[in-house]
Amino acid sequence: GLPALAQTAKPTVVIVATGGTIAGAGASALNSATYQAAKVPVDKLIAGVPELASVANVRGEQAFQIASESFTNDKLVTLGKRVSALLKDPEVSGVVVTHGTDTLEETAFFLNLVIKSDKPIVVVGSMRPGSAMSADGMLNLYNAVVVAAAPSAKGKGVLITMADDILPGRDASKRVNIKTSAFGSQWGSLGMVVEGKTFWFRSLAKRHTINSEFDIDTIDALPEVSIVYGSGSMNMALYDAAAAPGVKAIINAGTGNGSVPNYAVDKLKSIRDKGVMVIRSSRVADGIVLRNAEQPDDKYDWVVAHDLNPQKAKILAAVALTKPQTTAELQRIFWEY
Ligand SMILES: NC(=O)C[C@H](N)C(=O)O
Repeated sequence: GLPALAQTAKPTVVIVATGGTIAGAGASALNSATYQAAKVPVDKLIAGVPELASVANVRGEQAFQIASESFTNDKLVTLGKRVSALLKDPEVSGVVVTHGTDTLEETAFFLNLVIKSDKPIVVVGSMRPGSAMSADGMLNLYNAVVVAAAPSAKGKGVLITMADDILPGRDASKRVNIKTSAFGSQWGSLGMVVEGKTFWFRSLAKRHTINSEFDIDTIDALPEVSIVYGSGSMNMALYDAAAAPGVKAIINAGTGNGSVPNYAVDKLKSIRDKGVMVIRSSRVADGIVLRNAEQPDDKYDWVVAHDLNPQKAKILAAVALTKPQTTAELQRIFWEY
């Protein structure tokens, strides 16, 4: 065995497990899509990848055991506070969060906005349960621990390791279902992990973690934000439900460049008049929504989500609106993060 000094010199990485398919189990090796998520406890996940021990001193914590479609704002806040506390421990070099892939993009962006640490935070999932042929969770988890233990990953914002890529938690999203290459960003990946080594090619230009004005240690709840999905022939009652009392913002997942039907404009104006923020995003996965293009945002006092998809915009709006914000301040936040 290694001398004791070499053992203790290894970085310590904590795996905070929340469930998902990476902790899933199916009836047979053929069940790649039909299985139960959130079954396998974190210690068993770690034991399933003995190679982790050569990368870091790894220990696990079971935060939740849920499929990620069942994540709530309360769970985000609980998880964020725990990750923040772990990273304050000088013994901890980095944190890995195992997570279902369905809302992994929301959690990764949330942590990217609110954790005041430059230590690596890696969110990871899998598309196939560990019981399936060509299960992807083992390698994704191994890569996550490699990145969380890597000094080169410091200060890069919250990262996602899926299918060999190192992706930015800010703008990577689930773009393909079923397939293991599920995650991508229109701005590309930041790098790759191959055979336990990290290779970096880009960095994030937006504010995050240590340079964020938001801090999970001062956030105890997130306000409610609704998304209304744009289409032809929209039902205006959806807007009324979306703007129910207590809702602080509506993300309009508009068509095209965040366009709004002529018969919906007065509805959205009246919602804004009631004090609810109106934020124009798009149902189109890529591109950016420009201010005062398609709709006169200055005149209506609306905000544009820039390149953020509706679910990312929902997270940023919820975090931003934990503090009072004018429309101009909220728009500034959407440019900067
Ligand atoms: N691949 C997955 O993890 C999907 C699962 N429904 C989840 O998000 O928990």
